[in-house]
This record gives sequence, C-alpha cells and structure tokens, in this order.
Amino acid sequence: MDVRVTPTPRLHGELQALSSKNYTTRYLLVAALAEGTSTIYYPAHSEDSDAMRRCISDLGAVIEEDEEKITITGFGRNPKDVKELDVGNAGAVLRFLMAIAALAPDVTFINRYPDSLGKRPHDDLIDALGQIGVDVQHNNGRLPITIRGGQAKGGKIQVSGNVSSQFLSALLFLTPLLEEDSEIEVLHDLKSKVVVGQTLEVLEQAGIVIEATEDLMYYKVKGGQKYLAKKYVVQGDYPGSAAVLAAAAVTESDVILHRLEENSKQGERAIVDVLRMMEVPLTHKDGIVHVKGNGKLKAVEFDGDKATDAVLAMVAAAVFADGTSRFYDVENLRYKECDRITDYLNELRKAGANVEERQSEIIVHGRPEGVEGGVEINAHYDHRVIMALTVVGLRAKQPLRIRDAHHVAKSYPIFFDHLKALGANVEWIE
Ligand SMILES: O=C(O)C1=C[C@@H](OP(=O)(O)O)[C@@H](O)[C@H](O)C1
Ligand SMILES: C=C(OP(=O)(O)O)C(=O)O
Repeated sequence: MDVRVTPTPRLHGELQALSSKNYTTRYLLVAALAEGTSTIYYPAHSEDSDAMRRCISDLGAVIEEDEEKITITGFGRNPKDVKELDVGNAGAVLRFLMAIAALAPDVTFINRYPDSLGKRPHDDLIDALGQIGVDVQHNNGRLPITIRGGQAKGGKIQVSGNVSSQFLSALLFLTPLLEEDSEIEVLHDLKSKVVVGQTLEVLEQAGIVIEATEDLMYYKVKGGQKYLAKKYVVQGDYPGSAAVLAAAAVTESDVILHRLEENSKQGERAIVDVLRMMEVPLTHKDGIVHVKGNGKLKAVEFDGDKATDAVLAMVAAAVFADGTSRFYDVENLRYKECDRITDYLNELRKAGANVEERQSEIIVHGRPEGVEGGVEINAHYDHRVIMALTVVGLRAKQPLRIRDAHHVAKSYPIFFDHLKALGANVEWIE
C-alpha cells in the first residue's frame, strides 16, 4: 500500500503519544523470563512488539491481553523446545532472543525480510555467544541463524559495541540466568549507549542485579539470578513522536502531544532540545509537548548517536531550516532497516532536498522556500524513512507518493491516522 502526502500548510490538534516500542519489547522479555505472572500496562501495538509477543508465546509464555494491559506468565530459564522463531523485521527482538535461545536446545530464526533484516549483520553477537560455548550456525553473520544452546554456563565475554548496542543488551538479558557468573567487556566504541541505559533500568525493575562501570563498557553479572514477576507501565514513545513533532515544526501549527516524560531515559527525547535549538516555538512540561510552529527553523549541529531513532525526523526538519545542519556520529544508521544514510538521502534528494553524506555524517543545506516534491519515494522497508519523508511531503510543492508505506507499522501503525487527526493531507492509495 502506498500513501500520498499532499502539501499541508497547517497542523492543529492534540494526541496521546503511542507507547514506547523499546520499553514494550523489554518488559515482554523480562516478564517471559520470570516464573510468575507479570502485568504490563499500555503495551505498544506494532509489528515489532507483536514479534516479541509471538516469539515469547512460542517459547512457552502464557499471555492474556485486554485493551489496557497484558498479563504474562513466564517460562523462567526453561523455554519450550521450539524449532523455529519468526521475528519479522525486528532487529532488537532478534538479537535479544538469539541470546535467550542459548537456554534452548535448538532454535532457527527464519529470514522473512531478506531485503531488510536479512541484510543486517549479527557477527558481534554470534562471536560473543561462541565465547560461552553456544553453537551458532549462520549465513555469513546473517539470517537464517540456528542456535544450539544448552552448554552455556557463563564466563568472560568480550563484545564489540560499534555496530549495535543490541548485542550487549542481549547478553545483559541472558547472563543473569546462567549458572556461573559472567564478566562482559565492551570492545571498541559503544554506539546507542543511551539505549543500554533503558536495558539496565528494566533489568533493575525486574529484580536483576548488575554491576556496571559508569561508562557502560564493563559489567559483572552474578549467575543463578531470577527475574521477578512484576507490574510495569509503558511510557510514551519518543522515536515515533519525533516524526509528529518534526511535522509540527515544519508547518504552521498548534500541536499538543501527551505522555512524553521529561526525564525519560529514551535518548530520542532530544528531539525536543533539537527543535528548541532550531528555534521552533515549543514548551515541554508535565509530560506534554506543545509546538506552535511558524514554519521557521534554524540550522543545527547534533551528535545523532545520542538519539539514534530520531535522527531521520530531525534531518527532515533540517531540510527546511535556514542554513546548513550537520548530524554527526551516525555511522550505525547504515546498519538499520536500510542504510539510513545513503538510502534515506537518495529519497530526500528525489524530493528536492539538498543533502550530502559522509561515512558517519549527514549534512543538510536547508531550503526554507520548500522542496519540489512530485515524485515517488521508495520506503526501503523502513518505517522511519516513511515517517521522515511524510514530514518532507507536508512542505513540498507537489505531492509525494510513498511506496509500500504500510511498513510504517513496524513501530507506528497509526502514524497516518494521527497525522490526519492533525489535519494533514495524507491518504492510502492502492
Ligand atoms: O535496544 C533497542 O531496543 C534498540 C536499540 C537501537 O539500535 P542500535 O543499538 O543498533 O543503534 C535502536 O536503533 C533500535 O530501534 C532499538
Ligand atoms: C532500528 C530500529 O529497530 P530495530 O533495530 O529493532 O529493528 C528502529 O526502530 O528504528
């Protein structure tokens, strides 16, 4: 399904932010790893969070759900002997469960998205699991991947952090359940470090004790720990909301978004600071962001690694800024649903933006006068590309057609409903 985005000068209205994808996947996982019954209030509903639900259920968690909450009776350290797991296109779900599969005899992760997740590398995690005796069969570091666990006892693990933080998070979820104590040392740089903060926060809430150095590069984990069954409440999602806020910033707007905690550990809350730096009129108080956009933005420089899943939305806003913006330290955007530097900038250029790439930088020469539009956009299976190009389309001169925009459902199935509710001219077309 495609979406047509027709230029829209004004947005107006009030929305509840959707629930955080990253917290939902983590709470589902720690609930599955506990032996009792946990309750998660306001879980996210998206393809990625559904992938975690489906997989933990296949592994033996018992799940009941109503409008408001989900209750999960976990399998502790004894997952069911499943032969196959389907994580859809969800990178974090795959990586976390690759580690948990070390507790099972023989699991194969199938390759349902050969052109997206199927291209992403998992070598660093495969290597780390190998160090504690887990046998991993793989296709040159990629899916399909078969894990034969059972032998893992704990010990010293070194893991590289310069492609994805998800490998480290995966090991942090697994090692407390192993018989022996573990030490985890992160090699090279640790990208998306802030997200590891969310992992540690959730582990602590689940009763797991982990000693971490302040720089998050070294950990001591006692083996034989138990995840506790708990009650969790999922907060609002900054990465998805970043696109809505960017849309409000590039238009004349009066847009209010609820459920965005000021002191959240989500790095993508930096969207608020970045828009402020761009001189977009806004306030943020008591979990409510209120943007009163006038369409005027100033260029900005920002370390994108601090807010990895909001960078594309920030870049979309910068397309209309006065001056040249620079988003640096973003190399690992290349290893996501698509190459979020080369592929994304190609689509932006088609729409009429003036952008340049470096290996780990995105440079945007702003066009406050607007961009031409009138083209078809390739979504590259990437929800964040779809959302960011929608922002650009709102201020293009001619409509943009975004092909296969249904992939927005990976994290934000109701994104277009939300934008429509604000008055955006967006419509699904066959
Ligand atoms: O741990 C997580 O839930 C995630 C970590 C980040 O990935 P990287 O660590 O690969 O940057 C982020 O982009 C992804 O959306 C979710
Ligand atoms: C990169 C993302 O997710 P994942 O790595 O879990 O596929 C994302 O949500 O933008």
